[in-house]
Amino acid sequence: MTSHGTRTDEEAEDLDVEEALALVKENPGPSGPSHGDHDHAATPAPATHHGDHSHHGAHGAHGPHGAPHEQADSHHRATPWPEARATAERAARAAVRAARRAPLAAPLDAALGLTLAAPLTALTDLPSFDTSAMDGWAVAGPGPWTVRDEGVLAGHAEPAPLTDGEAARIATGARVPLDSTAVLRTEHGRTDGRNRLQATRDVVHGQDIRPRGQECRSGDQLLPVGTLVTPAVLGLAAAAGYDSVTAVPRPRVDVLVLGDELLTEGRPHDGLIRDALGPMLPPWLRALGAEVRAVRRIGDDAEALHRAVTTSDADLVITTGGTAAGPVDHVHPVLSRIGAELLVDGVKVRPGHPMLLARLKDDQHLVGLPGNPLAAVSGLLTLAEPLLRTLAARPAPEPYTLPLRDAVHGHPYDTRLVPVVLRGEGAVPLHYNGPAMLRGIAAADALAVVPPGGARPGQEAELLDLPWATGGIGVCFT
Ligand SMILES: Nc1nc2c(c(=O)[nH]1)N[C@H]1C(S)=C(S)[C@@H](COP(=O)(O)OP(=O)(O)OC[C@H]3O[C@@H](n4cnc5c(N)ncnc54)[C@H](O)[C@@H]3O)O[C@H]1N2
Ligand code: MOO
Repeated sequence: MTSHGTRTDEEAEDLDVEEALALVKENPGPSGPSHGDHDHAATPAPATHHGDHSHHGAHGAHGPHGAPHEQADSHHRATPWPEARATAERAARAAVRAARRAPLAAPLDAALGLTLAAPLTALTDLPSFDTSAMDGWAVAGPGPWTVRDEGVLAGHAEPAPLTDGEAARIATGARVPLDSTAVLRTEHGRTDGRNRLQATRDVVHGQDIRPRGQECRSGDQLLPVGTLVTPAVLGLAAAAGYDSVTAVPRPRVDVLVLGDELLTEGRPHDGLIRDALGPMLPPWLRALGAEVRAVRRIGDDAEALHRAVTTSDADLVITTGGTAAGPVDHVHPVLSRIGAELLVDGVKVRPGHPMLLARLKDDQHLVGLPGNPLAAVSGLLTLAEPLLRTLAARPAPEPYTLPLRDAVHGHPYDTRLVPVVLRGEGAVPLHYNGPAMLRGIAAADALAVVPPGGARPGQEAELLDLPWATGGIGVCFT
């Protein structure tokens, strides 16, 4: 939860999404202190290289497909990793300006994970009546008191006022009778057989009465625009009288899964493999704030891809596979056919360097994730996360670093994202981190950002939390 300053009711009244975005704390920059520290580039790559299979195509120079000069060109075009994230965020800001999607009234049971587009202003005093904080007796004046026959329960009819010297049994949360001077807890009073109540310790005026308006007055601002709706926010909104909250709409995402080799059930056979991305991406995207509308399997069919992209009205189209230069890699040709503008065409990151970001329309983008599953995760966190976060007006996570327990082999020029588990005060790199592997990430708490040249044991690395490992809203997978 982040506070983003306060606004008055009048200012908030016709607040649109763009303004909501402007109030969300500026991203301090996707790279943390450890990234872009050029000293790292000069660090010799540590010798240990457990289970690291990321050298597949690592230098981008002479792959099995494509002429060497094409590969050299594509490496030249590749965007540095921090810049790619910043470009994705900028693209989303421009899309928000272009689309001006109206804030929505989200019922409380559908609002988790959204961002407030209007301040949460109390619709009532809280508490809305003088309330007993304890089970015991409401008393008037100094004791001893005569206990009246009728007690007061929470949610029941308004009790008659007390007269001086009178007491009434009262339950926690019940309305305190008018002219009560205190509530005496059950354990601090004694009654005799004739309904006479005696305090067993001093009674302070007003004790254990929660006066009306103690927490807020009707009209007070409880939370500013830009606040992430957490379970606690839902509770507060309900307490303050809301049935729905005014929120930034979720960005809509269509997922297009490419590849003729993909099976949707059973074991891999005859050169066919299971689609790992169809099941993985939708819940992950939802954790990033998106509404996933369609997951479509397109095969390696350029026409079908063209049709799916041009008929989508999602804010973001995500494709998987087909980003490289192979004979059935249709993403680039389709983008150029429809005149899309490539904002990012390759990123200096391993795995995932063929990832791309294109502008389809002023308010519609496409993120092309590479087909290798860990490369797809890399693209998801590099391009889709900043884009969706900005469209959803969520605050950027605070960058943080931890020391790496072990050395991590580096790429000579590119950033590496390496699955790690967080143990004590440090991050332990996991071994199964090859681009086609999910074994490491499935056991991981975070991805470590390893600068070009690698990292020594004990070296601080920026960490990207995974939604299920953070204590944040991501765990809710709304
Ligand atoms: N000549 C070159 N070839 C390749 C390069 C290169 O630079 N030059 N880069 C390699 C890298 S790195 C990656 S990553 C991949 C990216 O490939 P694509 O995005 O075109 O993806 P595909 O070729 O369609 O698939 C790659 C790989 O991933 C498997 N795959 C695809 N979709 C899924 C899915 N939904 N679930 C599980 N696995 C999937 C697919 O079967 C392939 O094995 O290109 C390299 N080639
Ligand atoms: O190294 Mo690729 O970008 O397999 O991910």
